Amino acid sequence: MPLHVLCRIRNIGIMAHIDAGKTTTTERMLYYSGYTRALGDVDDGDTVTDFMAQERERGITIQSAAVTFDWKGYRINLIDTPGHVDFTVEVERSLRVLDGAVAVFDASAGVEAQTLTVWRQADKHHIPRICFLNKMDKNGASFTYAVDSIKEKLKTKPLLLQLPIGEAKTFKGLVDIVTKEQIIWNPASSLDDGKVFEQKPVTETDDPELLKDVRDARNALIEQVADLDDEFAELVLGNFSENFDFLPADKLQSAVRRVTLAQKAVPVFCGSALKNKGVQPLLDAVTMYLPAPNECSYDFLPWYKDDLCALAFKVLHDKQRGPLVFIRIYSGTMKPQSAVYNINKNCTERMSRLLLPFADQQIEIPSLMAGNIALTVGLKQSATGDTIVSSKASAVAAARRAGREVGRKPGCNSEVESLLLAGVEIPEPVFFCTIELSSVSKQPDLDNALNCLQREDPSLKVRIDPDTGQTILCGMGELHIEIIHDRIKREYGIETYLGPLQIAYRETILDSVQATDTLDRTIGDKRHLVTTQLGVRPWAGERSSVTPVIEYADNFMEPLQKDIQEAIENGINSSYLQGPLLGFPVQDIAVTVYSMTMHSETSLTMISACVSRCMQKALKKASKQLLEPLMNLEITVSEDLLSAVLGDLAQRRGSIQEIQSRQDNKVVVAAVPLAEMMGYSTVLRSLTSGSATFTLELASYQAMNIQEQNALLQKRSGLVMLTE
Ligand SMILES: Nc1nc2c(ncn2[C@@H]2O[C@H](COP(=O)(O)OP(=O)(O)OP(=O)(O)O)[C@@H](O)[C@H]2O)c(=O)[nH]1
Repeated sequence: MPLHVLCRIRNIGIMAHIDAGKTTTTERMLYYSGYTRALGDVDDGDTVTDFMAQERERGITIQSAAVTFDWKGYRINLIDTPGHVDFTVEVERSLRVLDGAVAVFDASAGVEAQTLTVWRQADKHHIPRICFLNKMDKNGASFTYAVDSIKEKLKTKPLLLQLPIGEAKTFKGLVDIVTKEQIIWNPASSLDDGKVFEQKPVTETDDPELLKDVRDARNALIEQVADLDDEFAELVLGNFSENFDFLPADKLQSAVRRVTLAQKAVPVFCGSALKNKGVQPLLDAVTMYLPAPNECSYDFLPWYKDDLCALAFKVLHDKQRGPLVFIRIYSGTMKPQSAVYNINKNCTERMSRLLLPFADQQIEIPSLMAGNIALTVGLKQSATGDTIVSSKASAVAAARRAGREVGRKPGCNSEVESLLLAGVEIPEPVFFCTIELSSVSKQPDLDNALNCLQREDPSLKVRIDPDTGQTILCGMGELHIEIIHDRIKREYGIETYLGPLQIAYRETILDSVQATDTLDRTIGDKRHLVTTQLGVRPWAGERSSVTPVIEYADNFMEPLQKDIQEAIENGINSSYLQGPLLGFPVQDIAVTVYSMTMHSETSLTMISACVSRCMQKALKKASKQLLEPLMNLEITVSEDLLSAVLGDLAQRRGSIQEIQSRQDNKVVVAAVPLAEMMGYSTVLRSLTSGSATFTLELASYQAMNIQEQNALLQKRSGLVMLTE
């Protein structure tokens, strides 16, 4: 793609605490750029980006939607990010595909908890940011307070590029510190949609006081930027040390851009999206200070040269067109009516159409080049997080280049695969519950709905309880499962009931045992007779795994026919999913199949059934152990609140691994059983007045001690008795 075009693309996200106004801000952006003709209002539930029914009703953004629009010759691809901690995967997923972000704040509240979490995630992904202090019209709005809170809580250097004119009820416009121009929105405009505003230099005669404030702010800004950028410091000291007034605006803008891209500071802007003030200058700031795709570096780009490499970052289901897959193209060109290769699924798929998601319309396009975001129609296998390339050969070539590349850096070999796939790491779901239908006849519809939902959201897993045949939903948290439940009803029209939310435990065995089983059944005129002997033992391999290691005794049924081997392994695989203690999957076991004799008419299904029964017998005989999910917990907290947080962790069977210092904050790295973390966000919020944030991810499964195990078994058997 020609560089001059690439330079004019901005892939940006809007991130914020719930209710800070990111949806309203997005709507205004679409309106001013001409993509919507009416102003959407979150409170009336008619916005473009919050399109899922629950979002409209609850007024929160759940799924990130991508929207494309043009602003003054720039193509802006805007990815909305959700604000709830249960949707961290959504946030991480969108952070991967964007190059810069706008953090939206409520100017009366300053930095709030969720902004902290997303801010830290953006730090992790090295995403340059600008800040927008929204709601300047609101009672209690304070520019100074919000800026101080950004400085203190986000430990960053805010660069004030604007000052508000008025605050709360008196808010009417702003001053651009760089150009020393004031922008006043015209209250006399008949429509009052904010399209009309007056822009003129601040002058001594008009407003000497304002001019003084602007000069002071500009001088402070210049000094601040000079401290962060040597090139600019040289320029300032060389030519303008006597009087900063003569320093050209474009020189200051370029320096602010450099420090923003280097993430040394964040420019701050202000306005009121709801009252239609400040959004156009914010759009200018997006194009001016946030990076173009060619200014971001990606490890994997050289591996693909100019071949196609794209990441599927979102899947939506459209009743007419089937799955719509949002993709970000990193290199090469994508064309409709072409075959593409999905590395994760190891399959070739045909894409029928390529669309740009312009506001609520999708526009068909003949091709799209690197740096862009688009919607594809026709990809039936691709799911969120998959890497898409032009062909298998291209993937192989890229892998070869990656091997060479990584080979040069010792110790990176094991990462080749994950880097090549460039996907989003999906944490293991740790919560589950049953989902039931009021009428069995709807089961195929429910299966279809769950299939679609899983492709959209890889953090949702669905399984069937082999005993009861019940469908089980596994997810990341309570809200996550609740939203899925809601969507099944609204989008697929299926009424379902959820069982109580439970933790996903695992089981294992502590000793080696053997078992023999015979199945003898006559169906019609066929006799199915099979006897098998197998042994199970604890597997102390490197990685804990729910897939058992399967071995065959020497001389076992030589030559072993492929279909029989498959039947045996199906039998084994179906049985370890349900452990003997509480029916949780069994992990870290090895199975040896010693012998099998059978009547010639025995079907493969019967072989599987016999092996499965024999496995269950063996597992029952062994000494058993329950394993519980152990979570990696990372809490970022200010030093003065550290002891309160540590005191609380001690009561949660938490083991502190490390306490790091990050700027003025402390980062506590600990391992805590999930069972102790229920409702932790509320506890942490009240312990630290909402100033601390945490992330939680599955570390491993660890053995429970005998008292805890017994307590759990008792509780569960109590439950069984109660429900029976
Ligand atoms: N006073 C005032 N209210 C605003 C402004 N912008 C948004 N709001 C209101 O704040 C509430 C939340 O706005 P949204 O745009 O839905 O905020 P959001 O950040 O998208 O919220 P989530 O999607 O829930 O994360 C709504 O009632 C808006 O009308 C503003 O500039 N001033």
